[in-house]
Amino acid sequence: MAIEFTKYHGLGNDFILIDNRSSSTPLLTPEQAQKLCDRHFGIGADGVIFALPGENGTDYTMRIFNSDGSEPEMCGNGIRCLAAFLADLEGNSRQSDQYRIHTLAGAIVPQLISDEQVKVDMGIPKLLASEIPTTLCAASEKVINQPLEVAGKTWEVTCVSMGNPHCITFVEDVAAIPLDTIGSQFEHHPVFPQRTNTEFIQVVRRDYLKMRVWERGAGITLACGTGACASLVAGVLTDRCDRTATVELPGGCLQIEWSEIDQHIYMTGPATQVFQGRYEI
Ligand SMILES: N[C@@H](CCC[C@H](N)C(=O)O)C(=O)O
Repeated sequence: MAIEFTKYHGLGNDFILIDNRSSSTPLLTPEQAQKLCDRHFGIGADGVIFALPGENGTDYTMRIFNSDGSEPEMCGNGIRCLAAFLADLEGNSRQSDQYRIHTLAGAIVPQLISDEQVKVDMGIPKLLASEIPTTLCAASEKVINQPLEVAGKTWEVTCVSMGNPHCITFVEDVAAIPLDTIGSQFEHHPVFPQRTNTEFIQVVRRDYLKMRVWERGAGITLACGTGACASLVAGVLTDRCDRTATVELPGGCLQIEWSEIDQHIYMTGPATQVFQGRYEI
């Protein structure tokens, strides 16, 4: 069997997009997606995204498999790529299209605001321990500046769910963090029953954060949209940053706003097509 795909990236967080509009079941299994993501034996990507028919009154549904085959609830960079993919599939100009997308984290609304930029209404962040989920504190409490033992050190972490779990640590210098050795220990820590994405943040100014990320199911990536949103929320909760800030990632910058009006998070950043192809499964 052969499958048509288009490769996109959002700040170097890269995805294989599949046109799945004719069926509500992903055209690939998690194991096949894992093979496609392999950077040596496959196409190479951080995840595979399927554009399926809408559910619950939405225009489309997004399903995504991480490069390890696990299925996350949401993906911020991925949903910008999906919006660009849908506009390209529909032959629309990228000036003003807006889609309501069903995800496992609820309805998310990306809007194409120019040829390159997509602004996404990411919804309201969840803050209670039971919603992350984590056992770091009581189920009905917020997880703010909690001590967590990892790799023989106590880290002060704040946890936020953007539909998917994030564990955020503020540090003096993100470049000094040995992400390749400690990232996986955070991800698999027993206090996170569904594993976690892990962000390290350096506050450059109240409106400018530097971030490095270890993603659940993908490891070190060049950018993470939900992670940037969760990190801004953690910065506001701990009074380290403003409600609007630039988040600089290894792959480039995202603009994040936590609206005081509707409490939704708005993320703006690029979505770029790389190439199209056909893959023999
Ligand atoms: N890169 C994504 C997040 C993808 C999902 C994540 N690995 C998880 O398992 O939660 C983003 O841009 O948000």
